[in-house]
Amino acid sequence: MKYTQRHMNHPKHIALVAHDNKKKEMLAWVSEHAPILEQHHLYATGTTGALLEHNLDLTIEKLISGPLGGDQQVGALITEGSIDMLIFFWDPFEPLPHDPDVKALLRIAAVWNVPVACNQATADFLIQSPLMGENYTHSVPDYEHYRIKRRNIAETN
Ligand SMILES: O=C(CO)COP(=O)(O)O
Repeated sequence: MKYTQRHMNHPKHIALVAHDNKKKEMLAWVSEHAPILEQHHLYATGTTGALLEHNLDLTIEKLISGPLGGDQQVGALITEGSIDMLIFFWDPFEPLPHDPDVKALLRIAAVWNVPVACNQATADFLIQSPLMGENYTHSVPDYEHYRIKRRNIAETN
């Protein structure tokens, strides 16, 4: 079976996010991998999504722009189990007004064991992984012990 056909049979929900200084890099990366990415359901924060749709023949579910809450929207989708992979080219050189949101997104992706690529090399590894073309979903931690602890705290107060 052709590589792209395998992707078609196992579509994943992929979130694409890039800071302004990284948008060119994201556009180049998405363009290079468009034949694969178009087999999947793509989400993006507002400006990243608009840029990709404008330049490439891709359908993207656009969320709010990052500084207006887009990172938090991606985070919310992660907590409800709607995102299989996050490609987040964040800018390591510029402080941003919504840095707390950026940190929160990276944290919640770690909490829910979502595969995350923060640079192009890692994104290459993820997109070329044989797991992309399989019926693979990342395992979700149980956290029951954590819920019990929280319940106990709530009950003793
Ligand atoms: O700021 C972002 C992520 O933190 C990205 O948002 P935009 O895609 O709207 O530029």
